[in-house]
Amino acid sequence: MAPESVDLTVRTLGDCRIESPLAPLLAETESTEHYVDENDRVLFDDTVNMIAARKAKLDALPGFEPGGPRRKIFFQPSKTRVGIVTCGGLCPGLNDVIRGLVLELTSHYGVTKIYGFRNGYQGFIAKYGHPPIDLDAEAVSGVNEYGGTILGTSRGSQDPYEIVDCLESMSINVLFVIGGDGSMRGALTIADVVKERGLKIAVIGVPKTIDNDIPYIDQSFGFQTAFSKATESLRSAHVEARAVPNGVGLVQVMGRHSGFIACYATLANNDADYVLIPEVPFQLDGDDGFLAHLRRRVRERGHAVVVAAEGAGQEYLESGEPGQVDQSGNRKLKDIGLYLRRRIADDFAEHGMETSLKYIDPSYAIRSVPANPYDSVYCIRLAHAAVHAAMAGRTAMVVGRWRGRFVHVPIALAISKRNQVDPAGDLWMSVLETTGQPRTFG
Ligand SMILES: Nc1ncnc2c1ncn2[C@@H]1O[C@H](COP(=O)(O)OP(=O)(O)OP(=O)(O)O)[C@@H](O)[C@H]1O
Ligand SMILES: O=P(O)(O)OC[C@H]1O[C@](O)(CO)[C@@H](O)[C@@H]1O
Ligand SMILES: [Mg+2]
Repeated sequence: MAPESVDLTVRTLGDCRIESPLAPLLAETESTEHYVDENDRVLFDDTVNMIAARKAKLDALPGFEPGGPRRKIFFQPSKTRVGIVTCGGLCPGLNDVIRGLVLELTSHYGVTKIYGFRNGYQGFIAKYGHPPIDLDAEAVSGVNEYGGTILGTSRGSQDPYEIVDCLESMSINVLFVIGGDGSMRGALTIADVVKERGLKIAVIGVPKTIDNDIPYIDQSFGFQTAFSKATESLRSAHVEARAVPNGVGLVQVMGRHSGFIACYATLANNDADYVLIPEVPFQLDGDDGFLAHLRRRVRERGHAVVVAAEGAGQEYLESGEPGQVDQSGNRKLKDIGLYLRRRIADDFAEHGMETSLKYIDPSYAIRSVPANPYDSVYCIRLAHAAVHAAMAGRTAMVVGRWRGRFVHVPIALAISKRNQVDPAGDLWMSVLETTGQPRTFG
């Protein structure tokens, strides 16, 4: 396959001429197996075949700018005014990121003016009546113990010109946007208006999504907590299914367009027999279809557990009318879990098989919880990387981890496609190995 062509160049507001307060900490840094020096690059490709396919000299190989503190920075910390906003759906770790940003800015850079804009992009628009709040170490003390976001969030579009009017009127120099793909699209439009007006405002994204659907980052924060929480439902479904004759446990988990939560939760407890995800279409009916397969499995083994991502099998639910969308324009999905529950029950009845089907949908319970320790670590490190990037005048970029290293990813790249489970890739192969389900139904 031809190598992907990607533009990894990160926009900057200007030259960095100010000595960073963190410079002494950097005196002995160099590229190691754990760290990448600021003058180095993190290679985009990581296999010999991928690199060979580029047919490029070493210094022409594509690479990301590494995250981390710079010796020289762009903004004078004592004069820097910062804004933070959280947008889109909830995700474990939002409060960890807010706290991480505030503490890094105040304790290490000496920034004193930080505003929290409330309820997503609405917080910049006066008519909504949500004035910003002051953020300092005390305001964020202990907030990481709680799920949700202390700033509130919202969906729905707001005019980027009005948002930049607000930033200008408050003399904000740096804006951190913590949100999903839609929020990052919004952040890019803000950065573009800033550029159009010739302003020097850095716009830095910290991508969040429990669905793990942001590309060019190894994993999004909150995803690990969310799938860990989902494993509790899978465990319950398994216990219920095993306790009765011909028991079927059916679990629906979030995942609009990407089935990562379903796959990882399945691999985590290794009890599911079928995983249905949006990336892999499946046939329900017929001898090789999912329903017949499930019936055979229950007949042979006495029970079965089925995990469905909410975006799976939507083709069975289209009614022919144009789909409904939420305030942000995201397509509202129909309920595949309830549909499967009915179809499985009907199918067993038609074939004269007794069954007891237990349906579990943990829904928001997997994303409204506090981050687990792994995600908390990840959040704080992303927050640090975001502050370092902003103070060094980077803009229109998100922080992420690529091949295990913290990097700067241009927003344009981070919204250029959706991260999805590759049906030909090793994750889906692991799912097939774990469940024993066939590669395709029908
Ligand atoms: N193309 C776009 N241009 C400008 N703003 C956008 C765009 N798409 C979404 N937004 C704005 O970003 C905010 C969040 O978007 P959205 O509701 O889609 O959530 P998200 O950030 O994708 O998070 P989630 O992970 O919950 O989907 C909303 O205020 C929305 O209007
Ligand atoms: O009901 P809300 O808040 O629009 O969010 C639902 C969606 O958000 C997500 O969790 C992504 O954050 C999807 O998996 C889910 O469909
Ligand atoms: Mg989204």
